[in-house]
Amino acid sequence: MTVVLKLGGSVITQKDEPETVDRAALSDAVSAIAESAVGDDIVVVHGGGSFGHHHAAEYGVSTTEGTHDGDGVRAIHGAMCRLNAAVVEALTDAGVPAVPVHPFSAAARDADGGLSLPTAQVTTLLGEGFVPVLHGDLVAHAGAGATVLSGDELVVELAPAVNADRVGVCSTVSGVLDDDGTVIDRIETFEAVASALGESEATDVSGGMAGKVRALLALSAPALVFGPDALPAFLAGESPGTTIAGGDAD
Ligand SMILES: Nc1ncnc2c1ncn2[C@@H]1O[C@H](COP(=O)(O)OP(=O)(O)OP(=O)(O)O)[C@@H](O)[C@H]1O
Ligand SMILES: C=C(C)CCOP(=O)(O)O
Repeated sequence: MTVVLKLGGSVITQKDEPETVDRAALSDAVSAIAESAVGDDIVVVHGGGSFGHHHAAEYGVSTTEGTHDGDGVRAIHGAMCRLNAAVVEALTDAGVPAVPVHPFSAAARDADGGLSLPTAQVTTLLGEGFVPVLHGDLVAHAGAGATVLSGDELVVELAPAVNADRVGVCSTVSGVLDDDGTVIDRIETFEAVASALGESEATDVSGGMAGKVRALLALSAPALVFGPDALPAFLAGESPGTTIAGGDAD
């Protein structure tokens, strides 16, 4: 069984404190991964939290607004590499054979925003017993310089590439919430939930929950959105939180 898991940046960092890892939350997430029966058949993606989003907001960069400022590119990508190093180190310390994979070095968007992301390095690393750890990043964007590539977009690209059986997105909320704050069990179309979906409460240049749901609906396999407490259950094969099923699959 192959799993693609995104750890939300808002989970593993203190999102309102620039470049601050939430050590307790990262340690809990890492323990859940290290102790699960999934073993090394997992690709981990993490988001930006207070590493990527603050710098991206400072330079006015989002998934659609690009920059040609080299200082901005180095600041945003550099911060994401520092967070990635912290995640890889925590996983390594817990006995997980984690290795870093940096999307900025490999991916590109065309002038229409179409993403091309090579994945042979990820599938090969996985086959060789490593746990690839990717992260939200910047991406070269024809006509726009460099734009933000969200971890959610990476999940959508990676899941079919590695033939994922299960796709999980661990965020700070226990699922996608309806207008009354109740976790929605299943989402099949964006329109059905659009009114309840907002941006992130913290600085976030990739669209918060609305961006996440829109991205995950593009997957043919169902994806689960759940909170940190439910990570062990997800890794044990349960289906906590909200199931986002935009494709043909159940
Ligand atoms: N209807 C909704 N249901 C759940 N969360 C919502 C909803 N509308 C807005 N949100 C916000 O979306 C946030 C989740 O999106 P966010 O992009 O911050 O998560 P993340 O992926 O964990 O972090 P990051 O983008 O840094 O990786 C929630 O913390 C909440 O503030
Ligand atoms: C802000 C940057 C650079 C990464 C965004 O990734 P996300 O937190 O998964 O949306």
